[in-house]
Amino acid sequence: MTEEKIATLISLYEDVIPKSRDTESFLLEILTACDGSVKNASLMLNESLGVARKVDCNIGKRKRDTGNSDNRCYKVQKSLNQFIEDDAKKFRPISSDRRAKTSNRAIELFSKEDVESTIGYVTMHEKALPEEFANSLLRQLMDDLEGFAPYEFHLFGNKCSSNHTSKKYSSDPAILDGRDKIYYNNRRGTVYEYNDLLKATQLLIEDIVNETIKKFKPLPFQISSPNWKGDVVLVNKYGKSDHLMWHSDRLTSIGPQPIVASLSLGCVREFRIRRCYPSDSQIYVVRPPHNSLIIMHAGFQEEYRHSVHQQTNNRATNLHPISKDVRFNLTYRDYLKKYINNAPRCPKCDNPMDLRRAFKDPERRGQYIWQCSSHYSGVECGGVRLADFNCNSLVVEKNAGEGSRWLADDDWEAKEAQKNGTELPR
Ligand SMILES: O=C(O)CCC(=O)C(=O)O
Ligand SMILES: [Fe+2]
Repeated sequence: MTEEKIATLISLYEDVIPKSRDTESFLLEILTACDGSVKNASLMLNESLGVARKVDCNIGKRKRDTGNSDNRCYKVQKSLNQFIEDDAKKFRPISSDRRAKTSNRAIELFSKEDVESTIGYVTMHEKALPEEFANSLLRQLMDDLEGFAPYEFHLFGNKCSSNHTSKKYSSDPAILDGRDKIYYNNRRGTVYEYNDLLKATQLLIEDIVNETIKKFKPLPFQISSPNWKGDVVLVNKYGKSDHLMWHSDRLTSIGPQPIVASLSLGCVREFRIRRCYPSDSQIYVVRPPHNSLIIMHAGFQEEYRHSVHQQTNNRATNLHPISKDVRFNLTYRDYLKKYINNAPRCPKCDNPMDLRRAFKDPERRGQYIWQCSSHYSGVECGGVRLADFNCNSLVVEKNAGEGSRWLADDDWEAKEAQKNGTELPR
């Protein structure tokens, strides 16, 4: 049945999703995120790819949208606020529930104010670095050809690789010499040492982040100012046909409610954001300009997913004077010793475990869990443990309470569903 559903999606999107060994696992992930509904998976793909394909309710039969509209054109709704100069007259979100879907199209957010008032747990900082400094960093990255590699992982037993390349740098001696092992999807890549420019960038980014987080009330598990460090950076390099699938950053080594600072350099690409739930949540588009910083604050990885959208046109106007059609993104994360060194191993198969927060079922939403990472290598053992961040072992010991949980302030659905259940910690 699943194979048939995937075949339906493949045939429906064969001209927009290039067929590769990753296509099936990519579609399987989308299908799983949509609880097996081909119709919802297709709606999600339409939104992501900017097309309007219709799937027949009878699996296997497919029907293309044959209206007059161009099937492949981008369907991005522009935020009305871009046309309104007077701040007082700009539209404010009507509902405090940011989950509410207001358009079937992806909605583009143009200004810092639009981004920050529409998306939770995000701030945007334009001209983040001194201009010449940012340009030098971009030039240096363009010249750095060593060590950028596609990122490989296993999804449901299939080997997949992203089509963009990336390279990890750090200034932490223990990470560099391998005493502190940082994993991403059960895999440790080479970590390169920060050069002078990257070291200086670390300090500038740390200042912006620590100054910004001072202004917000910290969430229960987050790092507070001035302690956030940017001593590990993942540099992502996107050529014109590269993209990055929907995901939330793994919490395993950066802990719950992490702060991730994401610096864009070079060509402007679409950064897309949507709530993790429901599966057809509203998609928003942000186009971070060269030298802008998006801070994904505590709570963002738990509540939202993000992606770098596939670019289908390459207008000359979008080329950057230094990097042409190439975009770099530097994502700074604070890898925490507590999680690097104490993350539990699977009680069933002894593999490392991955930290996640349950969100699908409103009755269980908020609970942090450790899940065996063996499925990335194609073997599923199903090992799970409840997380407890107050315990050295980071897991709930036998009969020792409920573990660590967190719900978003505006998550009325889960609050209602859990009214008669366990008390959440403050
Ligand atoms: O390139 C971007 O803007 C996002 C990169 C990202 O999401 C990641 O490295 O996890
Ligand atoms: Fe990410």
